[in-house]
Amino acid sequence: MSEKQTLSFQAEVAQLLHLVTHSLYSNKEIFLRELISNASDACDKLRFEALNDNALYEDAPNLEVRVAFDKEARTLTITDNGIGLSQQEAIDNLGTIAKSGTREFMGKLSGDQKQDAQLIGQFGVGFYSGFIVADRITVESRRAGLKAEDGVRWTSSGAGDFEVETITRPQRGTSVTLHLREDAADYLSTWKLKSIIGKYSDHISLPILMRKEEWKEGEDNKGGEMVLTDEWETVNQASALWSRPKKDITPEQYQEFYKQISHDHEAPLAWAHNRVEGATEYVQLLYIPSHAPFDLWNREKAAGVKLYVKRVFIMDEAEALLPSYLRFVKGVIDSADLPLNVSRELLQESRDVRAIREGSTKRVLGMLEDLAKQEKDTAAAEEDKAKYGKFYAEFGAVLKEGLGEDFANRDRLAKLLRFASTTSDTATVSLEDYKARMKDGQAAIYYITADTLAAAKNSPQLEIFRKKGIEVLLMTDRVDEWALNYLQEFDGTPMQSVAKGAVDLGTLQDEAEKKAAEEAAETFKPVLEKLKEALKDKAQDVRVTTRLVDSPACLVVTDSGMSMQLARMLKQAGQQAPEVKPVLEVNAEHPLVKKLESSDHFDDLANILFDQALLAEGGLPADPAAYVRRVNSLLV
Ligand SMILES: Nc1ncnc2c1ncn2[C@@H]1O[C@H](COP(=O)(O)OP(=O)(O)OP(=O)(O)O)[C@@H](O)[C@H]1O
Repeated sequence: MSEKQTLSFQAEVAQLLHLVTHSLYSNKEIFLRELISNASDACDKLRFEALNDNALYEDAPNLEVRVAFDKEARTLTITDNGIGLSQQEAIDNLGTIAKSGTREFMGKLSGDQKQDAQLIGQFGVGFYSGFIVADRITVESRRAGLKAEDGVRWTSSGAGDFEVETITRPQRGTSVTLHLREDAADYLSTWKLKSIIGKYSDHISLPILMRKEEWKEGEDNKGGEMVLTDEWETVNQASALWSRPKKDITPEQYQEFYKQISHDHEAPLAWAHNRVEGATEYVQLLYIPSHAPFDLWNREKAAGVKLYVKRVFIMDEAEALLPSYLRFVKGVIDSADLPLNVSRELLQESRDVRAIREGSTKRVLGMLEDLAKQEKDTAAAEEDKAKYGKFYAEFGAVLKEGLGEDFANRDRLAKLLRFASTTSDTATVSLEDYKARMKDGQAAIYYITADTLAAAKNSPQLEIFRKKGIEVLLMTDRVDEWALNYLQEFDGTPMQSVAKGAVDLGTLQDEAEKKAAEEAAETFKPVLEKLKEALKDKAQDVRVTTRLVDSPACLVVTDSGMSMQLARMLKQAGQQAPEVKPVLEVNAEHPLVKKLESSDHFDDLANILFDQALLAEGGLPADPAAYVRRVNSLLV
């Protein structure tokens, strides 16, 4: 390519550009953070590629970023000597949105959301943020390893298209020149740029250089001014934040670093920074975000932890470093032991990685336990007390996946769980709280699963528990059913679904009640037999129960059976679910049930009883039309 070519942006880029320039206007200065971050990434990439090919360093082994401006021309230039771009890479990377997640996300945003700077910020608007302050951007670059004549110039005014042409560029790396808009001229100031770099880019591990300024007296006693010299000075700390001693890092710096790596505008709820020594040595800096990203439920989604080896960036999204149920954690792990050329496949098998994973998991659980402790600490500030609740509302359901995924930490995880219950509509009841409130003689932790809180609360199965004042946990997360399979007991007390098996309230039921129930069952026997016969295709069994107070009937499954709720969920998800034949339990004291014996419509009533029990727990009759017909035949 020698001719100038004009190419169009991918449609999504044009869209993103529009969003960026219209939504991020209130926080313009972030463009510098984004461009410096790209420059630093480009240097990381060079260092990484050079591990296998030292010649890529050419004659410039010291990686750095330079920020310079020209007041007259009203330009600001960010230069790095990193990996650079080939012509094709410039076309591909600066004309499209490479990250498929971002592209997909953009498509999903509604009109209103598109104005939401926070949402957009999650994606790191990256290079295109330059257009917040510039009406034209020129990128000149040469990829490491290519000849000087194979440089590229890319220019665009951020409208529909961009131009590319071949240039000769002796020095490796990339210069991004922003032709600033008139109203962005205040960025042409050493002081201003230094303060932005200090705020956002201090921790970048490369030196960021700017030309030194000097005071120059004015001639003929006219006022003097600061003028630029030819000498360059480093204006950031230039050491990776996590490699500094904890005591030298302020909370603001930790928070700023978090925002940088997570693209999150909100401060994190907590963080932990540790140097782990021993058989495996590493530094961990892990954060718990205060809100969930839009794609939290995608288990394939990128993990949030970056891997470094001895301060050299190795990879983003190293999923081997934390179990999947902690995929919301963001941060950095810097290992002293792993080889620099470690691959994703190798990570899976490495003993060091296993140690890091175990250590980091423990650390995250520790952070969560601390937050949970604060919740109950009367001396804690209101804001701190609220943190665990905030965490749980965002990530509680993901944490539950850990019950099935991380057996070694199951007990610690179980203590971190919170549920709604018959005493609390919000998920604030811990299993420990529940146990502390158990009635004398109560032998199990009772729970019910349902699609919604209302369905759970109004379930007929709860009637006897309500009457006896026994608390029942109400579970409405989709993951509950699955997770509960892995939590058979808590601290020695079995977990018991109130929709499974016969209720045995043990010593909570007095002798008179038990006796009355047995007698009722005896006199009711002939009706039971008829019911079993009438419902033999639907119900595995029919029996008299004491768990109902106001309702005529309910459905339960046997102790070992799959719950109806789980079977429904599997079906909805298009998976094969075994046919669950429930047990119909009837309340022999209920007028409708009493009426059965003498009714001419026994068969209809029996079926209605069954279908209504199904409806009451959020299911649907297998043949809804038949149900309607039966009810109507009784109504007329
Ligand atoms: N200074 C640079 N040197 C080399 N390549 C660059 C440079 N700046 C940008 N690029 C290339 O352009 C691509 C797009 O950059 P952009 O900032 O839009 O997204 P990103 O850096 O991939 O994402 P994010 O900003 O969210 O980390 C980068 O992935 C990189 O390949």
